[in-house]
Amino acid sequence: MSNPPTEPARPGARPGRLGVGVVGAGRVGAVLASALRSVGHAVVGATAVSAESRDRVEALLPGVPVLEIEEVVERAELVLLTVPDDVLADLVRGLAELGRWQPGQLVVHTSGRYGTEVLAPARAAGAITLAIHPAMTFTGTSLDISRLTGCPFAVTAAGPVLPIAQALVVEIGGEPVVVAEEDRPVYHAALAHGANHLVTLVAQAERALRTAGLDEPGTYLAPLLSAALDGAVRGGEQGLTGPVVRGDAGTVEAHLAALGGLGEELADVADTYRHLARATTRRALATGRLSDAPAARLLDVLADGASAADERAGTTAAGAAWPPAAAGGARAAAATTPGDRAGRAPEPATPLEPVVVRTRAELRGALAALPGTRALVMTMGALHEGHLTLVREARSRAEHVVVSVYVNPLQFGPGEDFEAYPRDLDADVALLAHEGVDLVFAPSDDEAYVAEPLVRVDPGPVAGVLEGRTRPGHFAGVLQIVAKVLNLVRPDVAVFGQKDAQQLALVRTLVRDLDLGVEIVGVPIRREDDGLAMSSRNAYLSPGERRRALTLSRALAAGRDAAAAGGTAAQVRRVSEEVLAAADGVEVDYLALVDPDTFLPLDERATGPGLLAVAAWVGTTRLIDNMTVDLQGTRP
Ligand SMILES: Nc1ncnc2c1ncn2[C@@H]1O[C@H](COP(=O)(O)OP(=O)(O)OP(=O)(O)O)[C@@H](O)[C@H]1O
Ligand SMILES: CC(C)(CO)[C@@H](O)C(=O)[O-]
Ligand code: BAL
Repeated sequence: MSNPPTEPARPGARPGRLGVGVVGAGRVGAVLASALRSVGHAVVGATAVSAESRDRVEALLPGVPVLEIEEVVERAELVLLTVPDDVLADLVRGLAELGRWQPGQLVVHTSGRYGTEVLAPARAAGAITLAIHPAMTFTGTSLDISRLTGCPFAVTAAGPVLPIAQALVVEIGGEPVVVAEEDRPVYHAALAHGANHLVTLVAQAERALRTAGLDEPGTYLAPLLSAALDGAVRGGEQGLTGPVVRGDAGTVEAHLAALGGLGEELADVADTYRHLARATTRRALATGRLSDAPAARLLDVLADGASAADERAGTTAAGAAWPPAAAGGARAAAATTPGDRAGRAPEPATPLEPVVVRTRAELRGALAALPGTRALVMTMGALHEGHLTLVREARSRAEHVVVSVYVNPLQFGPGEDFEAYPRDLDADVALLAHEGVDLVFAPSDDEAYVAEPLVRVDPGPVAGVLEGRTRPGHFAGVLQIVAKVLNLVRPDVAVFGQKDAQQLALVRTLVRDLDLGVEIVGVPIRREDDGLAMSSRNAYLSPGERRRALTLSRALAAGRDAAAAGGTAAQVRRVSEEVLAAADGVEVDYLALVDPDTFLPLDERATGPGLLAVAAWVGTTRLIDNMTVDLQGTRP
């Protein structure tokens, strides 16, 4: 092993630079050390047992001496332990027994599985112990350096030294995320399950495609898998498509038969398919994408001898008990109503697909087959739980539910996201099928549906403030289409979300001023668990932006709390503004405290209900949110 002298300090390096020693110059070690070096730290030595590791040191850490472990540890102010998980504990203990750890030395490992307890022997000798784990896969080449920019790193360390771990990650361009010591095993298992098992899954799909005669299965699969991955990461399970979520047990059965016939060599594919389809069914059931009867049929098809009884008897890992408490509930009852749905024969066990119509003529025909009261929900598609809450409200108020899905060009201004707005009618219809929706009106783009109307709705002064100020013409476009769809569908009730509070107020005014004879019902904002208002546009957010987007609801909640504590209108506004101002990467369009009916600003002496509304860009995505506040006017 060569043993050249320690790397000399490079001119221009920052005063706070550290001497970094790398124990285990595998892919991760070499790349992280190279990144630390590029921000001014000195790499004082690396261990490299295999020829590949030595080559890597030469390529990524030129000039860095390859040394024995003990010497690396002796020279380094920061020891980077990038060894396999299974040897980490013994290595740290062994070096402690040899008395190699030094007080004040930074000892950092990059294992996902462990927090800092595995470094306890080093800590006992006075070292500062940190665990950082990049959620990234590395090739061990210089290409990896750019992957560190924006890469999330799990950091675990005792409170007082946590900032050191965070600072190290930030220095090399990563985004630190604190993970508690006890959460590390699950954290790491989740990453391995997602990233590593995905590789196995893709390889299985490729092997099966080859037997179907596709010579380049990877190329064939790539666009579909990229789209599915993107949808899953951005939209979660709501983006699920395919036979399971459609309740198509016949297709799943045919798949199992086809894969089962591929022979011994591909037996693992059929086996994995069965397991994952079962898990998918249970998740679709738990998240309301699938109702009980089709789920039962799927699980029957998917049960192999041994697990059939478990499937029916047990509580699943997803927490969905089988049979579900709601078995035979409202949806099943609706599905068995004789003469239900546009004259179709009842199909007791299948989720009833809504009738989808694309033209005004088809709509008229389908409505004629729906006698009784009807409720309308207007949407622009890319449906989420917020929309489904509206649909459920609609169902509770009328015998039939009609949902419109249309990305209305009249309400988008130049430079807005009309083109980019997410569109997936199949997925929307699949969701609506599970909500008992009768009819979906999705005007096709080629029907000259809204083009150049000569008579236009004038929304009046409320359309000139807040949303209307930033989006001139927006509310004229909204009311034009709302009036048109109300006239076409002629519902008894139309349901709108409070998320678009100004829109809801204007729709009420439209209906009142033009005597449209429909009851307008508002539904409270549906939020994610962390408070973010659900919106189709949330799908545009990167993980970092998704975190920053929380600032909106936090700012509103702070204002609401200030009002509840007796704050004046000005105090409420100030508290919210402070939360917004403290956030990076959130560009506020407006924050306003207004009268919920007139949308005029509230003056200082106002008491009673107010609407605190915000709009902001997070990256390039414009989000809106609002909360009602109750001004007590008790605090001077
Ligand atoms: N989180 C939510 N809670 C309650 N209602 C909602 C929510 N999100 C949307 N709605 C309502 O659903 C209806 C259709 O809205 P739209 O299709 O524009 O959805 P969106 O998610 O608000 O999309 P966007 O990203 O365009 O704001 C509107 O009445 C809207 O107020
Ligand atoms: C009401 C609406 C469907 C009109 O296009 C739209 O503004 C929306 O989705 O809120
Ligand atoms: N949810 C309102 C529709 C729009 O932003 O255009």
